[in-house]
Amino acid sequence: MFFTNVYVVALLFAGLVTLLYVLLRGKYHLPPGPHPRLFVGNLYDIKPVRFRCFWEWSKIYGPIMSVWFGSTLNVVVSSSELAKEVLKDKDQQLAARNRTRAANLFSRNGQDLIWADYGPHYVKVRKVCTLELFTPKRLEALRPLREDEVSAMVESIFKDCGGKGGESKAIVLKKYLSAVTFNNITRIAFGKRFVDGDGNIDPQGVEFKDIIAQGMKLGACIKTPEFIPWIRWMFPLQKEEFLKHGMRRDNLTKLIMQEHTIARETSGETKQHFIDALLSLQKQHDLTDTHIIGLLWDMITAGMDTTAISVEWAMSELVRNPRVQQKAQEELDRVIGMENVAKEVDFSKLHYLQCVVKESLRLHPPTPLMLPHKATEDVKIGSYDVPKGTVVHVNVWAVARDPAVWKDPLAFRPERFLEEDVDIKGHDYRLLPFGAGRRVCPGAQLGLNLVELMLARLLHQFSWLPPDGMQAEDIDMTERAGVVTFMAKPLEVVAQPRLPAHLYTR
Ligand code: HEM
Repeated sequence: MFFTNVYVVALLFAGLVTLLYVLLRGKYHLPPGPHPRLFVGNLYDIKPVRFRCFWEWSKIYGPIMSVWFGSTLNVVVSSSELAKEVLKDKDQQLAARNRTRAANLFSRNGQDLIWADYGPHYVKVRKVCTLELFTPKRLEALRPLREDEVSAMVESIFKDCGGKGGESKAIVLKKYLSAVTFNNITRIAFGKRFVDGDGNIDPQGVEFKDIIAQGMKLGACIKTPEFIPWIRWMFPLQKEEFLKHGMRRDNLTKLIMQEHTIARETSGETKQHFIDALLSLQKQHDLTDTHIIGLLWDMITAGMDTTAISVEWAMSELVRNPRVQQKAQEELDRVIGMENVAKEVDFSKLHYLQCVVKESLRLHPPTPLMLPHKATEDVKIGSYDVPKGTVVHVNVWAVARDPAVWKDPLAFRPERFLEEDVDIKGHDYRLLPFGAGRRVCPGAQLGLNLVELMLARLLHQFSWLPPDGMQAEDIDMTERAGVVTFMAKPLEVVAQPRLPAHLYTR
């Protein structure tokens, strides 16, 4: 009897979904796309590495496509003109977010920045980010901290690779990149270094890392039901788990907030870390504790893996392209010399290195589909209708490989940026690793500084080779599926120190 009822209900909904497709297709002139199946739309035709799959499909259906995630219409654009339309001309109508149930719980219905819909709350917290957190003055004040962390990374690679004239053991670079970005972001945002000089993590740090890991586990459990709302009742979220997780996050953050408040009151000095800035500006900007906690954790979510991944992909390209590696090193040797280490103040003279960063972010943007936007009203993109509620993706990975706008697009050739100066922070719609428009990454400059500094120090202080017995061209450049694109197989490399040994201590 139960199964008969379920069967009837399922059939009824199948009918409704079919009706929805038919009605939408009838009422609107939707972009073309693969034929949707009953219930699931195109969900099971999408390959795990989505941006590659959408790129393949764009060759069949064109630069604007409809893709049905269950009963949710998604529109994917893959050309620079259409990217401009989404992120500039129609930016305001397309600046909302599509929150899954998990994102809703994590962000307390969008009370942070990443998951906030476009509206008064978003405008308020975005203003705090622009005017208070990511200002050139604050970034400059936090510079010594970034340089210190990158020195710690170099020291630990030097020790592990066998030192100068050592045996040249291969190392897994991701381990060092994850550590440096974790320490950097926790220090910048929370004013905390949870790890001591020997790499031992304190109890607060253990709790912090556990909260991140648990958050990732909870976030990963969402699958098909997110896209087919009417089957969600069969897949309830473990709400208690989310609540417990939220509470742990709040408790730890409030404790750290308290520590900062006491230190500020005792010393009378406000530090430059984001947490101090937010606490001292809390009243002025009408921020609740929930807003502050949301903002601080957004920095971890958005700022940690993105920077580590950017450097890992860049280093893979540099090992595969010894000519580029050598040219970057020649520039570093000329500008910095062999008796100094690179600092951020040297950036303006490291033109080729800046091109290497751009070229790597062109071919390997860490978020190839950015973060999806959502239409808050009916809007036209190209000659097609995009109904209110549609989720819109810009395939920045595909745009950056489009032969219509890039010469020899698949080649790793940083020189292209010496020949033509292309903006990377959202003003040139051919190159959009940070997005563009209202929702452009607020941490773009900080991210660039971190990536450039890590690359400058890694390249100046070491030569990088594939492990013994492996050819450079055999490095596996496959991407792992996910919103943020890690290398499927973490890069293993041999690091050979190039400078005098005393330059490798923190
Ligand atoms: C190489 C490093 C980075 C890359 C490639 C990157 C890229 C992006 C992209 C593509 C978006 C989405 C834009 C959109 O929705 O249209 C974004 C959003 C965001 N990023 Fe970054 N990011 C990086 C580093 C950082 C850092 C270091 C921070 C802060 C510490 C940060 C904080 C944020 C925040 C808070 C958002 C949400 C903005 C919003 O929804 O309005 N990012 N980032």
